Amino acid sequence: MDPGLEADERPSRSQRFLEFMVFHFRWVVVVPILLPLSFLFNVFFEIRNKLIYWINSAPNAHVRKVNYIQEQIKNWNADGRRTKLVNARPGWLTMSFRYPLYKTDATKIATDRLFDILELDLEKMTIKAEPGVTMGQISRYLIPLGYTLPVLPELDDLTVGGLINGCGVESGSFKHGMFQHICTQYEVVTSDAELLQVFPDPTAKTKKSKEANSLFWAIPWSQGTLVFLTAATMKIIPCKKYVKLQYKKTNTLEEMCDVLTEDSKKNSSFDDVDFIEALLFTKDKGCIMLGEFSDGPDTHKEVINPIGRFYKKWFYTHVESIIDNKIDKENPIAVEYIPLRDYYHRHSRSIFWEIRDIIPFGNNVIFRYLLGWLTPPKISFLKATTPSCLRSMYDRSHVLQDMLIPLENLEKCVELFHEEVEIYPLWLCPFHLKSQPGLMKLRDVASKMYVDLGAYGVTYKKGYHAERTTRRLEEHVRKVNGFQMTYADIYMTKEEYEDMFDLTLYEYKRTAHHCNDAFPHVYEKVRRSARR
Ligand SMILES: Cc1cc2nc3c(=O)[nH]c(=O)nc-3n(C[C@H](O)[C@H](O)[C@H](O)COP(=O)(O)OP(=O)(O)OC[C@H]3O[C@@H](n4cnc5c(N)ncnc54)[C@H](O)[C@@H]3O)c2cc1C
Ligand SMILES: NC(=O)C1=CN([C@@H]2O[C@H](COP(=O)(O)OP(=O)(O)OC[C@H]3O[C@@H](n4cnc5c(N)ncnc54)[C@H](OP(=O)(O)O)[C@@H]3O)[C@@H](O)[C@H]2O)C=CC1
Ligand SMILES: CC(C)=CCC[C@@H](C)[C@H]1CC[C@H]2C3=C(CC[C@]12C)[C@@]1(C)CC[C@H](O)C[C@@H]1CC3
Repeated sequence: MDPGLEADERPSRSQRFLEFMVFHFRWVVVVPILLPLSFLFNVFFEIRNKLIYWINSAPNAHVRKVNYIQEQIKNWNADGRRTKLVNARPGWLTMSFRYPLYKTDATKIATDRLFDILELDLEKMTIKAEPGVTMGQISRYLIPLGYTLPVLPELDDLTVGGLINGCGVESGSFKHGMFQHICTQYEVVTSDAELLQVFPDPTAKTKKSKEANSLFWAIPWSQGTLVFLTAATMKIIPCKKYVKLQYKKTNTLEEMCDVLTEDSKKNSSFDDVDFIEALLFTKDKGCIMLGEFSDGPDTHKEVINPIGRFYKKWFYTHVESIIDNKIDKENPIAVEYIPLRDYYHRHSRSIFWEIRDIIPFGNNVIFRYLLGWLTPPKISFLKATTPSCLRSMYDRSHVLQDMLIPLENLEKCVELFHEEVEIYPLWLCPFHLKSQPGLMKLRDVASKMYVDLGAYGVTYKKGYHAERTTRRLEEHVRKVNGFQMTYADIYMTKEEYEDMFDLTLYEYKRTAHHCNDAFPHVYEKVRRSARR
């Protein structure tokens, strides 16, 4: 075990025993305590949201809440700008394994009170929401009305603010880009307590409107180090009740890369494809899923599969059983109709595949029928209750990385992940990347098809070392002009980070909006040592 570690890094025998017990028997706490708590929390929050919607208090409360944020920042200015500003959202609530250390001595600004949907504009086809609004809230609100976000990341608890100031991707991204690309306007408060509406306006003439224009491009990926986001306006599109999902098996890595590349070209509105993702179950065995909005089956022979129901199998295991049992030479493609909301949140119930380590018997049919309705445990509750011995085990052998690389480099990158971590399933999510100003600016082309390669889980690979291995992966990603998702552990030096991300506009905006003494630098927020 732990062959990649130096002798002084290796845990003692008793520590190892403790870790083993906690890792394998964590369900003793999760099932009787965290599951009911998560369920009650979700019910409470759903009722609260319905009340707010009925009495329509959100838009009025929004003005009050933003005034309070401006007040806080004015006081901080009057006090001589002595500390750095961060969002008040506590570390245990955020969708990453780490707790931010940079918040300890910082002034916390109350953006965490902003969690309501503000306005649906069916003429402009936009929705305006506060940054704390989650993907679960948006899908529950929009889908019954016949609309959806073009990019709606899968995990229920991801927030609008986190997906903009961090980044977001999902299976609609091959057509619509990342979460930032569906945004049309940001409402922000600067470190001078000024409230600004920023949007891309090609006709901008005055210095002020030009400034606001370029701030729009600088915000994505900036991790809340330029301004505080207080609302965002996003595009919406009409949707249908179901997704018609086609499953295609691939038998070699080369076939996966070729077919995925071919399928990802179907991103024009003339093609009947709205979603693409793929899973690799081994280096060679994979499944590509193509989804299309649909009103439902045309014939009685076709299957409706409400995969979100509590008694259903975890989605990734369902996919594997389809390619193992339903696909052969005569039937190369399997088709199912999945209710739209079930499709969007298909990886929520199994937290991608992380739940298999937490409730090992959670996919058993008896458990699903008896207690499945209480699942999944809330990710933030799991995070807050991770015991320290388990944390150190996760620090040593749990991989949580999303590497965004040009699709043409996928084969090489999968081979590298196989050599270095060998975790399966691997998540493959193609996304269309336009070159726009900002941190993710492309250096060589106007647009390109990228793919998010996600590895989540415990690795048993010989020689794995969290820092050294991640640095090797990062180096490869930089070499192919890729990007590393910033919720993950980043071991790059500042120079390497600046090589991966284009900081020209970011630094310009930091100076223009007096951020240097107000917010930490983005690198100071994302580097591994800034997080516990
Ligand atoms: C040294 C420096 C000084 C600067 N000085 C100022 C300044 O004085 N005032 C100021 O306001 N800003 C300033 N900026 C910021 C500058 O305005 C932004 O970088 C600008 O938004 C990007 O324009 P670009 O010509 O570099 O476009 P590129 O970065 O080359 O744009 C790439 C692609 O993005 C797309 N794109 C770019 N802009 C838009 C848009 N508005 N709408 C839609 N698509 C778009 C286009 O498709 C384009 O092909 C400065 C930046 C730097 C680095
Ligand atoms: N499918 C996907 O794309 C998935 C994406 N993720 C990742 O998870 C993260 C989102 O998780 P979530 O818990 O929602 O967000 P977080 O609370 O983790 O926030 C992410 C970053 O955004 C900043 N931020 C959040 N709200 C605001 C705001 N109102 N104004 C300014 N800055 C803000 C935070 O600043 P501060 O540090 O001050 O709190 C933080 O640096 C993203 O980084 C995303 O990449 C995770 C899983 C899936
Ligand atoms: C689809 C993309 C781009 C990313 C998916 C990332 C998620 C799989 C992870 C984001 C936060 C992670 C956490 C855990 C599992 C994996 C994530 C959901 C834990 C639940 C694992 C168990 C620990 O005790 C707590 C973790 C909290 C964060």
